[in-house]
Amino acid sequence: MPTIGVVDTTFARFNMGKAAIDEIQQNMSAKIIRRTVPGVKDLPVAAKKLIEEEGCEIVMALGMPGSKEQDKICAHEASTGIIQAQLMTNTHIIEVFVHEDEARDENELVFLMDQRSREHALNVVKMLSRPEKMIKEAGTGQRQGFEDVGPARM
Ligand SMILES: Cc1nc2c(=O)[nH]c(=O)nc-2n(C[C@H](O)[C@H](O)[C@H](O)CO)c1C
Repeated sequence: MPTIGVVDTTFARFNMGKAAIDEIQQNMSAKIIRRTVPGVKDLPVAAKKLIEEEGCEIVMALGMPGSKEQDKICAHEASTGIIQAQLMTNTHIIEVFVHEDEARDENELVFLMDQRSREHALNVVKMLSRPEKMIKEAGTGQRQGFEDVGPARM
């Protein structure tokens, strides 16, 4: 049984970790270790610790960058840290960010945060247990949250 790490934030306006865990549990048997940190910049080290200290084979890092300029800078720094943690540990950390201003209103924000968390959880399930399914989806214009855009046509 694989061990999956899930780390989310208190800054986010929706319980992304709960949605991701619910989706994983509906689709595979796994040991799930969850952590919650204040904000996105705290995700990289939390994910690295889940890999190195708890033996997680893959980690989901979920967060919500706010709509202000300093939030966007913060999100970029967090992303860079997450990539660095992946390279340091040779392990996938699936970044699941929903930018607050992607949504038109609070209803859409909740929908998007739930849906993106769940769809990336399904990606994690596929990456761990059915990598051939990911290969089948190569180039198909998948999007997590909003509708898939589909493949480009000539
Ligand atoms: C400006 C800012 N913006 C965000 C954000 O948009 N989303 C988020 O999750 N966290 C933000 N934070 C908090 C930092 O990520 C971090 O939690 C603190 O700097 C403490 O390390 C900060 C400081």
